[in-house]
Amino acid sequence: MSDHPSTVKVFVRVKPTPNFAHHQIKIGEDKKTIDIHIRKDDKLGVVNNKRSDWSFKLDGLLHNASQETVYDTVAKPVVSKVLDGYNGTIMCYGQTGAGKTYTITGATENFQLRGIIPRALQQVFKEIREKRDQSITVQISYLEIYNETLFDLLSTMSDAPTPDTHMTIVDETHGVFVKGLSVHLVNNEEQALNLLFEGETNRIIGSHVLNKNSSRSHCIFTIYVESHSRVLSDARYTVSKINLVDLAGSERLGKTGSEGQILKETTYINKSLTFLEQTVMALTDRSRDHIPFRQSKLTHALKDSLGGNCDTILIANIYGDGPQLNETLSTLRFASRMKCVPAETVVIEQYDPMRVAKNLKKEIDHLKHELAIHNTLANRTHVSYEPFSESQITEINTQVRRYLDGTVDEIDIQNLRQIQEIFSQFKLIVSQQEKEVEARLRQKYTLLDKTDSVTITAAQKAGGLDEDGLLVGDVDGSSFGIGLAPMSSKPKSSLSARKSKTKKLKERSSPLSRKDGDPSPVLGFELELASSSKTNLLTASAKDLDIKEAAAKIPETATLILQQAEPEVNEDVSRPSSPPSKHVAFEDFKADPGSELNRIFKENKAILTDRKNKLKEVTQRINLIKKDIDATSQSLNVTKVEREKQGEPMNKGGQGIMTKMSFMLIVRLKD
Ligand SMILES: Nc1ncnc2c1ncn2[C@@H]1O[C@H](COP(=O)(O)OP(=O)(O)OP(=O)(O)O)[C@@H](O)[C@H]1O
Repeated sequence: MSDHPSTVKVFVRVKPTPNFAHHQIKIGEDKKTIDIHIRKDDKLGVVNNKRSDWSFKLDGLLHNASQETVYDTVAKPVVSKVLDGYNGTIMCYGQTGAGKTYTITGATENFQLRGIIPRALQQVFKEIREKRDQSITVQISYLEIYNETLFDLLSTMSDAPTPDTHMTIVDETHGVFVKGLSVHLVNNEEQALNLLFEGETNRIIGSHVLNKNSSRSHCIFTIYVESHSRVLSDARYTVSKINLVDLAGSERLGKTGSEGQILKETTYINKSLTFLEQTVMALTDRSRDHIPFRQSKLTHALKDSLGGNCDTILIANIYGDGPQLNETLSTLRFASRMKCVPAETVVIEQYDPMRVAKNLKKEIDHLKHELAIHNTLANRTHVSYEPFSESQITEINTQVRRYLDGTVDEIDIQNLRQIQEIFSQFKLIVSQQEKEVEARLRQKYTLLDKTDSVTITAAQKAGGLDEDGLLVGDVDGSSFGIGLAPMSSKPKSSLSARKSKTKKLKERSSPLSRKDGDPSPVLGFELELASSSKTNLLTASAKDLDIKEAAAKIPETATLILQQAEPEVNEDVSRPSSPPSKHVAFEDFKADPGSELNRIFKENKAILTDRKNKLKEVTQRINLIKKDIDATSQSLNVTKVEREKQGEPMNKGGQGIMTKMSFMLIVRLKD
């Protein structure tokens, strides 16, 4: 195998011929180099007519090699690795008739001449029999790409989906798969070979000048392997595949004399092989972000088989005959490019969820036993770790309520599950209390939507709310002066005002902040309820609010702000009857929330006016200069015409002399 395990491996197989071109094709003694020499007078239409010698270094040269030797050298190690969870691809590339199908599938008439696919199937099932500790399943699919259309060569099998199922190539995290392509489970070599023969008979064959039975399509025979350990506690398993690819001939159009349907086929083949070549070029350039796999069906289908996490092997099939040298050279060029494509394989292990669950259950049982022993030793035999029943949950809820109202000082902790249940009962009680408080407040007050600026502005204008959006007024017209509920009257844990709000609360409730002469205080407050999606303003509609009680019930997430009343209060304050007009609303907006925007807008307007004035000045100046230039040019022209009339003065050397006037005008023009 290759000394460079990190790239695609490339082998060259030479088709045996009695007319081997010894003078033009030299195979190195190391069986890893091949030199091509084309004499300039060969007239083969070689692309670069300046060059006549080429040397290619490969991973191996198979000259006069038997089918068995080819398989053992090229395919055996890759097939073996597939059974260990690695992906593999063996691909035959070359001119029509050079031996691609012979190499991949082999000759059907003679068992000794069978190719890589039947031998691979034989090896797979032989190794499965040997791997007694693994439970391995094998599946097979056979895809054909003909004129950029996908065909399922096994669609005629009874277990295949309907033959006209539309197929598409789909990209997935771990590679590509062909949606709609039938995949068949096989239990032994015979079943697998039957699928191969079924696919072969379905292959599209086209007649051709160079090879009467030349296959005109790309074919991908895939063996999928899924391997699970027979040890049930081992949840890991591997899924891998090997693609055995028989590409269509890479010959040129002109040489094969194709026409009609064959011409169309050849055009498609050439196109897809050109795209394959472009993709290979892109893959060799490690700095490339984008590889154009989707250019053709072939490159898209081979996306996860061209290097990357795949043991990719290219077999370049060539003729040994002199007249085919031009195509041979082209095949070898492609092969040497392919050799630069990086390929770094790793096994992608997956986990069987059923086995993982089983293992975890076993582990839990084991730990439960351990815990039971531990509790017995610690004299805690009554402790249970099972999920709580309804009655046990009700009992915990009662305990928490008792703890909250002070009937018990502490709750006896038993285990983690019980602690979690205590917390969830705390949460439940708090949310119930929040709802109760909200319901009670809703009974007594009308809620204003805090985001409804129009209504709030109207309420503010009417004097019902101050600029911070707090209610300042008694809806009944008669003040209710209950003052501020002392903080000590609320349980600390149940009321936690946010810093800013608390500050506001202090300022507003302080007797020092009340102006002399203010009427008796009325109540206004803002309540933010954590449970409601919008923050609401509560406006008082009754004067008999027991604020202490309400405050005591307000959960931590709620904020209560009490405020002294402003003097001007009227009955309609809390419920503005209709929103203000657009103009009034806009003026209000400019006066308060939009004042900063208004200021910036005015400043920008002043800057713009200033710039416009400057622009005007500059434009005027430019116009004056332009006029001056025009006048100077005109004078210069007049001077020139006069000089021409009078005859141009010359110096002794016969060169023209410029007049002082002209000189002055030119200097001015330059200025
Ligand atoms: N190494 C070889 N030894 C003996 N016969 C060979 C060898 N290679 C190819 N042949 C014979 O050459 C003929 C053409 O080979 P094959 O069909 O494999 O070519 P191909 O490259 O697959 O052509 P196409 O591109 O048209 O599919 C076949 O009859 C095949 O048996």
